[in-house]
Amino acid sequence: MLSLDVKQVSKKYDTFELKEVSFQLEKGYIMGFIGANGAGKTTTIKLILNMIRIDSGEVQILGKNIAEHELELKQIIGCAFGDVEFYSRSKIKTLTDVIKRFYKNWNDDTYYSYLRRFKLDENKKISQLSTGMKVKYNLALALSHGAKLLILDEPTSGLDPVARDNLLEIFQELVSEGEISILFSTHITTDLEKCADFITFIENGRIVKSAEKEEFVASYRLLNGKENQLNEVKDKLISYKKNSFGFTGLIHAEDFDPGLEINAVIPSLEEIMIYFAKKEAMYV
Ligand SMILES: Nc1ncnc2c1ncn2[C@@H]1O[C@H](COP(=O)(O)OP(=O)(O)OP(=O)(O)O)[C@@H](O)[C@H]1O
Repeated sequence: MLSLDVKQVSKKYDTFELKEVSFQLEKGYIMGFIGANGAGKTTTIKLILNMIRIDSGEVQILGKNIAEHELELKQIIGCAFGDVEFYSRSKIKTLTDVIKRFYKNWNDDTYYSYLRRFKLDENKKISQLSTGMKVKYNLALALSHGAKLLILDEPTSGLDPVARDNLLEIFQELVSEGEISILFSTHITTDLEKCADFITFIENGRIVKSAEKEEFVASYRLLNGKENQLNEVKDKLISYKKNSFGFTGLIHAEDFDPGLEINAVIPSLEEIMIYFAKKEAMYV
């Protein structure tokens, strides 16, 4: 069953357009949402959550249209925005008492078990929480109201490597029973290499590709060639860099002729992002 189905969603701002964005997330999986600064990740997330109005297209969550069933669906969605400072002078306890009233399926036992697990003291003020603790607090809230879809905007940014790893383990554990799905945006591609099942890559408001992680990277090749070989592939490269040995460049796997004697490897997510960004710079 699909947890999230984004269907041809478009949104136009004065200087930016999100164009016919489509991707699907199966129940029980983690999807990483990647793209350069300003590519449209946060805008897409806000459209999914019905925080801004869609110009055309549709978002379905567990088979229901978010615009038509917002109140009902918000009961089963948990979200966290990495950089939002909310009610920072309140204590955790005070804030939770307000928030929990919105949720029909709120479970105090679950809540306190997550507070213990995440080592969160409910008498602490929000302003006293570290970035990682804030993300964990948001997760504790979401899980205590029975969220089935977690939508997280850069939840790992600002965390040290240990805290990130700890959070990624929690994500994997959450989806392991097949009931919860997670969509999270990030710039930290190594996080996705560790824990994402699917990758959706957005560039300039358009989805470049959305696929299972291994399939995603395997659809590209990173070429390492000599200077005189560049002309053999130049037209088909997404972008390339020259170096003292020759060149390195990214190409769609289907565009690469293995008969050419150019060294070709499957790139990392980071290399894919870098070469796509370089394409922008080369052709602007
Ligand atoms: N309310 C708005 N009105 C006009 N333009 C907007 C509005 N909100 C966002 N934009 C523009 O839409 C573009 C995409 O922004 P968005 O925040 O979705 O990118 P992002 O991929 O999340 O970037 P980042 O990684 O930097 O957070 C940007 O050019 C931004 O300036």
